[in-house]
Amino acid sequence: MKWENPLYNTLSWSGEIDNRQEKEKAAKTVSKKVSNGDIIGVGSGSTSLLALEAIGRRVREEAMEVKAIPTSKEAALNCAYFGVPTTTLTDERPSWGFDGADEVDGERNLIKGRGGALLAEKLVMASSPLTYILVDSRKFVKKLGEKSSVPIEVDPRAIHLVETELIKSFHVESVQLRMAVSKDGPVITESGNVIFDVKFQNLNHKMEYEVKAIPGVVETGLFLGYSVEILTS
Ligand SMILES: O=C[C@H](O)[C@H](O)[C@H](O)COP(=O)(O)O
Repeated sequence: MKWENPLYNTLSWSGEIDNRQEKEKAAKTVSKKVSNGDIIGVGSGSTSLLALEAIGRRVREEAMEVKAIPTSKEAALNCAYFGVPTTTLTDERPSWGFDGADEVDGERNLIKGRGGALLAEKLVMASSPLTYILVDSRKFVKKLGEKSSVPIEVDPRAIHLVETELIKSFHVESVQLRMAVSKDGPVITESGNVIFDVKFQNLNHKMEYEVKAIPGVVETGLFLGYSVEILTS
């Protein structure tokens, strides 16, 4: 039976995808990992979109039974668009997952959260025995924080408290409240929080715990020590 897409024109990624060819190769590789019956954690962002497209194609062509646990409304919409049924982390645990990243170091530690989905992405990754991280060559760094700021998700009531503590207790180059592009005011995450993009002078792993100890910090974009395998082109 021909699969009919009920969501024409609603694909959530509207912009150009940079380094598309490299991302497509990693996406194709991860699509081959899918087996019948899998429950797959689905990351957010452009690389995850390409991976989901490749997985959706296999699922439809081979009539596979898989379910996805999306990490954002963006990912959920894309699952619907590509015809991959979804479930939730409350109902089921992932067999494995895939996601993109903003930076990857030599020990497979990551910075994530450019797209604001860091909280759900970390919950799904921490619940999954293995996550494939799909990255193009520009994402590799010698030391985390080399290129990217670290996104920190914060309860909006703690906005002044957290900003003050970050400046007082850490060597920071900049602390910027992430502003919305097509809406006035700050980005509000899917959990109703705001995001600070923080450029640390000398990022180290202890900061994950030190930053999270500030009341009002919900999550950070440092993904350290998770069970991940890096897939690149
Ligand atoms: O919140 C966004 C996510 O952490 C993305 O997975 C990350 O920013 C990578 O995105 P992209 O695959 O578009 O480079």
